[in-house]
Amino acid sequence: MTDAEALLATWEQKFRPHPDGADLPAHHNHCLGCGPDNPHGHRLQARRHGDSVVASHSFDGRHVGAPGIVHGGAVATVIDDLYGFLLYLVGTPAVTRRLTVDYLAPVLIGTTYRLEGSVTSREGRKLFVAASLTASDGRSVATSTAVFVTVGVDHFGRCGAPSVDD
Ligand SMILES: CCCCCCCCCCCC(=O)SCCNC(=O)CCNC(=O)[C@H](O)C(C)(C)COP(=O)(O)OP(=O)(O)OC[C@H]1O[C@@H](n2cnc3c(N)ncnc32)[C@H](O)[C@@H]1OP(=O)(O)O
Repeated sequence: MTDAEALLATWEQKFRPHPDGADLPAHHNHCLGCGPDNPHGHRLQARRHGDSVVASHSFDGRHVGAPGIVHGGAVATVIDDLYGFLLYLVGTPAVTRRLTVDYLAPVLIGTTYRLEGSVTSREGRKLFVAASLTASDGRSVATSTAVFVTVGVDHFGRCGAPSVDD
């Protein structure tokens, strides 16, 4: 089995039922959003919360844009990755076709936020999803919607990808 085939096999195993409250597995160890072995990554950890996924997350100095404020692209990365965890609950791989983020207030370095994402509707191959980033006082600092399009696991194999170890 090639490295790519081994990685795709681990992904297939992740699309199984996860109990409510369960921590969800990283997409792979080097994923920019959640991989524990990516030195540039966000190491997002998400869990199932009913039909949603939730995470508690803080950004660090690697993610700064304007002084003290998290770069908008970093916020979008983490939200996009949160949606990637939602796919485990949906039970099918999919890829981001469209991602929007409304930045409602500065996201601050070193501050913990709550992320929550859920599927709002499904039409054929399209998954319409939404997410929010909320401060500890309940203020919403960013909201997002996205369209994911379901693909077979072979999509990732065709992309040639995984030059990673799992
Ligand atoms: C294994 C575990 C991994 C799990 C994932 C783990 C990693 C998670 C990480 C976060 C997620 C990512 O970063 S994912 C990586 C970034 N994204 C990508 O690389 C995607 C690049 N784009 C593509 O590969 C392609 O465009 C696809 C596969 C998305 C779609 O191509 P296609 O298969 O030719 O499909 P296409 O006909 O164009 O569109 C499909 C349907 O969507 C509709 N559609 C298209 N665009 C839109 C849109 N903006 N808004 C509404 N609807 C739209 C079309 O009208 C059509 O509807 P209808 O006519 O069928 O009704």
